[in-house]
Amino acid sequence: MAGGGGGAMTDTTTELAVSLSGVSKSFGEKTVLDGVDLEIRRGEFVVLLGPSGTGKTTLLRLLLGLERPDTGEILVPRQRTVVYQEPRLIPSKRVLSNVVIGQPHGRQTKDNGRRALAEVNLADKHRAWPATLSGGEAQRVALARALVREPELLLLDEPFAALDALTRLRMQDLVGDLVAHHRPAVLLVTHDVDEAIRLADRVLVLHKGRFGHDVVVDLPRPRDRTDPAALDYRAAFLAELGVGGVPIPSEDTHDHHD
Ligand SMILES: Nc1ncnc2c1ncn2[C@@H]1O[C@H](COP(=O)(O)OP(=O)(O)OP(=O)(O)O)[C@@H](O)[C@H]1O
Repeated sequence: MAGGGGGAMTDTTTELAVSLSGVSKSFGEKTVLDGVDLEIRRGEFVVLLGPSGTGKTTLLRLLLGLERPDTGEILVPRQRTVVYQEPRLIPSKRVLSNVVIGQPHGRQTKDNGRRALAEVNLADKHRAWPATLSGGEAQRVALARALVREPELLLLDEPFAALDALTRLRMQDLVGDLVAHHRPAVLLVTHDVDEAIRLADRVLVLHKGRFGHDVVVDLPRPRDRTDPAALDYRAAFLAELGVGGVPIPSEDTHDHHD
């Protein structure tokens, strides 16, 4: 574990993959995170929603150990990995080499890499060059590269944002399936409310350096995008993000429109 303040884990927290307490981070005069607390359990899928510039990426960078908090304590597992909006593949390496980059050389590693590629439905692309892949395929390679490390914590920084709408939906479904199978703790950063409802066990909204509502998405899995119950969550999250100006028609107002 990487610790911000050296606190030890106790028996009551062994289920926790991530624990942040009282974490603050400022850049110059600007306070980006203001005493944030966050816990993510093993196997839990947490989505972080928030307007642009509210500190979502800063939070991920703290969890990755790329930034240090000004105050507070951060406990994260050593096995953690991130998928970004861009796949960040090395163009001069074939797909399989990209997947297993940084791993010890050998047959076991190659087998693991091929298995991870099969899991993202790219078994036949192991010898392909990154330049020959579609955007969705390249992002699936990035996902395989993350999964092959069997992370206890998977950080997803708007991983579908650059994809076309249909590919994005397919990728969401794939990530949902893979996470259900591997059960890492997940923190997904997104602006996409529907994506949050599709994938999250719990949604946090970051606003002015603090989390607003901590909403458990209590819908059956696999999630049905057309489930009317999802609309209530949609309205709530959009309102929280300040773009929920359109009320959902209720049963009694319906007749007036007929
Ligand atoms: N290294 C840095 N130095 C100075 N300011 C920074 C630094 N990193 C982030 N900031 C500032 O902190 C604030 C939060 O940035 P951050 O990238 O975490 O937001 P975000 O929620 O991820 O935004 P977006 O959704 O647009 O990616 C911004 O005002 C940004 O300019």
